Amino acid sequence: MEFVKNLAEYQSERPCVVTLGKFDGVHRGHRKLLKEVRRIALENHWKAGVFTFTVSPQVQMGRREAKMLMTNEERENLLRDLGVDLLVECPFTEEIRSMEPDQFIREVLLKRLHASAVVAGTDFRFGKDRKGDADYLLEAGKSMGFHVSVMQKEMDGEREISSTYIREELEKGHMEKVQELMGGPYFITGPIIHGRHLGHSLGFPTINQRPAPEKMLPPRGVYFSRTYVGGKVYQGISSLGVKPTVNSGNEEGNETYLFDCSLDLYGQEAKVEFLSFRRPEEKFDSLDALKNQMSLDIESADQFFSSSRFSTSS
Ligand SMILES: Cc1cc2nc3c(=O)[nH]c(=O)nc-3n(C[C@H](O)[C@H](O)[C@H](O)COP(=O)(O)O)c2cc1C
Ligand SMILES: Nc1ncnc2c1ncn2[C@@H]1O[C@H](COP(=O)(O)OP(=O)(O)O)[C@@H](O)[C@H]1O
Repeated sequence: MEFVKNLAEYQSERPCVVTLGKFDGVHRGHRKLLKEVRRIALENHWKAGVFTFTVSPQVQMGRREAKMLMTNEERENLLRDLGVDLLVECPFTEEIRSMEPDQFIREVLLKRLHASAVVAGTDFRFGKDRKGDADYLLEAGKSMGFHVSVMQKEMDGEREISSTYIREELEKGHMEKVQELMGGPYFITGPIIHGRHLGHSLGFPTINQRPAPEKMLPPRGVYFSRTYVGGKVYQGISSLGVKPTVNSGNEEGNETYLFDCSLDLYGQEAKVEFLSFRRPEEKFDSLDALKNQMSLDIESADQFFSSSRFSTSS
């Protein structure tokens, strides 16, 4: 995948079909657009392109809390996995913000990206003051000679699938619902760091990670999880929070006890998927009480994995 950050110095040699947006969460609605992009790209031997911004425009303009469903890097990796050939990640600068729709089409889509086709949702907006919309794009496509596909929003019953909807479910810890809406489990990524080395003495060593500050997290608590590390996948159980039993600080981290693993994993990158919420984080009176509860948690995880559709995936 080509990854372009500086649009001013880029000009695509080959034609591309491009979809535009924030793509936070790369959810089922986004995936529908990406599928259409891939279809058109394959049919015409064009590049499958995505044009996005480095941070959410709303966040940068202070309209929404600055937490993302995916970091820019996680989004990049997922788009690569989904078959995108060209990713343009553009800082949301004054120059881009103030472009008239017509100028954006000519300067960005046609000149820089060599767009022969554009795929957008029905509510797509672009250009200065969000003046450009799907109809504008269709008209421009006719007069300037590029194809435009306008896609209906992907629905969950009566409600449109959106990053906002997913954020609402994530805040409630409804991980199964989040997974259904996203088209894959909610996850965090990051290197494995050192903790206080209490895990081994408790009998449950855990890999520790510190999620990116901009990453939105589900409620503090214990989750049945699946972890990808060192080319392997493990079932396990994660504890997301501040560890009030052993810590007085407020720094949020994630700890995962991996089933059937006894490797030294420090320094490696891990991806942890939160599959299902088990219970909220608690402050115990003693390490023994914590240890007893951890044993019960692990028993319930065994049941979860043997009785659920996750049983065969490790
Ligand atoms: C399944 C599981 C459940 C946990 N539940 C809690 C909890 O409710 N409260 C808490 O303070 N810590 C909880 N922890 C975190 C432990 O305190 C932590 O793993 C242990 O202290 C080891 O810390 P270390 O990695 O810094 O050595 C849990 C950990 C696991 C693996
Ligand atoms: N089953 C396992 N699950 C998680 N980590 C394991 C496991 N077996 C060995 N480890 C290793 O042990 C380390 C965690 O040990 P622990 O005593 O909890 O120390 P820390 O406080 O640094 O997490 C992990 O980083 C990993 O390298």
